[in-house]
Amino acid sequence: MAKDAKTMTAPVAGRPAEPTAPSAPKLQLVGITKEFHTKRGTTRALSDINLTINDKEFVSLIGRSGCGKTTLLRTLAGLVNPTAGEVLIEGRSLWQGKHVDPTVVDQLGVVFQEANLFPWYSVVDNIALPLRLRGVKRKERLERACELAELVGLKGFEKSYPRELSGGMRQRVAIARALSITPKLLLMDEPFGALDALTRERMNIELQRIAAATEATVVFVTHDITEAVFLGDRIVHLTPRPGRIRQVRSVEFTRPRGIDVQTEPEFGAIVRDLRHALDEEE
Ligand SMILES: Nc1ncnc2c1ncn2[C@@H]1O[C@H](COP(=O)(O)OP(=O)(O)OP(=O)(O)O)[C@@H](O)[C@H]1O
Repeated sequence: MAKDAKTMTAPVAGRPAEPTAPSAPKLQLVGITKEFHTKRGTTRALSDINLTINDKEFVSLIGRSGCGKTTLLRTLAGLVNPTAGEVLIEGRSLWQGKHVDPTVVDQLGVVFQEANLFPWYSVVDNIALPLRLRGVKRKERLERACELAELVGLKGFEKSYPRELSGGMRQRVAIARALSITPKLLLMDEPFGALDALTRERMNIELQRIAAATEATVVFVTHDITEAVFLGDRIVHLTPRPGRIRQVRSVEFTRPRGIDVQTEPEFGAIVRDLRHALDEEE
């Protein structure tokens, strides 16, 4: 079972912070196992995953292709029901047998690799959609959508349509849409996987700022080890067949982290260690 990391405080740029008592768990995964049954047989995608994530923590999930990252994230999002185990969000069960508790799932924000925007809706209407579905009045939801457009760096593009935006801008809309309901937990599956390297780097900086501004607790799936270490308070490394937690690594650089942190020897050492661990699985 993964051990929980220390919670950090007292930001002093570039230096490890002092450990403090951990805050209340936001998310608890208890013995999560997932088997897929198909005509070709049974795949055990996840096996006995135990993890506690604290309030405002940013946790990156990494691992080789097929190790179960997406399955785990979709289980947390209420999209894949676990074969065994429990997902607790602020102590409440997400899954009740095969069904999700809608009041729990309603408090989650999810961002996928594709922005999945409605092409016939403007930026603000896309951002405001979850509020509309929850019956929030037009004036209120558009005010909130405009605030979020500004937060994600889309001020001036509120009335634009998705076809008029770059890939990075579309992902900003998807992030703002996920944030519109002020989620208790933000779940992100390779949100920047389709972006070019420079845009991705900029989005990493932006995401850090957005997470801090909204005090979001984030679970972030990525293939990119540098991205995982740059963003994560902890990195959870999953190994495949069946998907298990191999290690949980703390990253003790204080926030906000500038891109220069990537040149720190300790940053390089963490990336190298993780890469070696992944290479060993070849
Ligand atoms: N709906 C499904 N039906 C059957 N098997 C599935 C299904 N979804 C996932 N799997 C299997 O579960 C395992 C984990 O898949 P998953 O997509 O979670 O991995 P991943 O780590 O996200 O991979 P990648 O990095 O390539 O996206 C794989 O062996 C996959 O074939």
